[in-house]
Amino acid sequence: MNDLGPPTEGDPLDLIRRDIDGIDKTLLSLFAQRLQLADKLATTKAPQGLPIRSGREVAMLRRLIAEAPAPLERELVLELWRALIGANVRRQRVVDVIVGGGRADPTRLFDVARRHFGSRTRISHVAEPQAALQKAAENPQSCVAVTPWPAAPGVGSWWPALSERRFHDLHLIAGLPLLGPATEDPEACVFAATPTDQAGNDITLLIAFDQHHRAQRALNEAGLTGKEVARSEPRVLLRIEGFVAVNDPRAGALTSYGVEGVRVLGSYARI
Ligand SMILES: O=C(O)C(=O)C[C@]1(C(=O)O)C=C[C@@H](O)C=C1
Repeated sequence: MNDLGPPTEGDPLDLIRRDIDGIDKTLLSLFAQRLQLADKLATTKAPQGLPIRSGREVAMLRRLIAEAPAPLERELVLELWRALIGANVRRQRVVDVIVGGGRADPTRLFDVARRHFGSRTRISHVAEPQAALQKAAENPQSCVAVTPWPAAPGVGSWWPALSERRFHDLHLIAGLPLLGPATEDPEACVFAATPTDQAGNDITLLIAFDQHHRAQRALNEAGLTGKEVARSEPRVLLRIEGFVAVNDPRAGALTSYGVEGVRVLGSYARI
């Protein structure tokens, strides 16, 4: 059968395509309605600051994946909604993404960022994670930084820079890719000058000065479940189960057990 000619009356191919056209029309109208809500969100949310709410994104994507009927696979749900979320964010505010580092495989890091932020987001690459963080710190309302996962092998020991004063307004807001087992480290971090919001089953990262190796005991004493994931004397990077807010008294309590300069970097959750 030649399916390239003009459609004929009752042609089964033509009937299927008409169904597709009808569905596309409905989708177009729904996509437009979803995007119109971005305008309402933009005026309801705080006027300053980034429109990204990673916790809300993760909670929503988890629900959508759980509810998706067959034959929709979770990867497709994620891909479609990342595009919708990206469009929604863009309508609220144009956000630039700066990918920094990824020595062993910078294209992989770029790819992870592209999949998350969508094909129309402006993404640039700088050689070092600190340079990406610097851009995000200098442009708190319009820039986010994507860095390699700090404890990953072969990425260089860049993470101690996170205890520097110039980065104190930046928070870890996501671990990428979103899809992945909670027990496995993500490949990349997203840092932004916006508070981390909770999604459920979150993981928090803390940085501290721990020259006497008291961190593990201090965590136990403060009632936090966690462990050391990287060390660059005297700094230590700690991974905590659950959400710990920047001003959580449990983080502050670590100082009374001999760990100094504790900073909650932020949290992430996976799908
Ligand atoms: O819920 C919001 O605050 C939105 O801006 C909407 C939306 C979405 O498209 O669903 C977009 C960006 C946020 O990161 C989270 C969700």
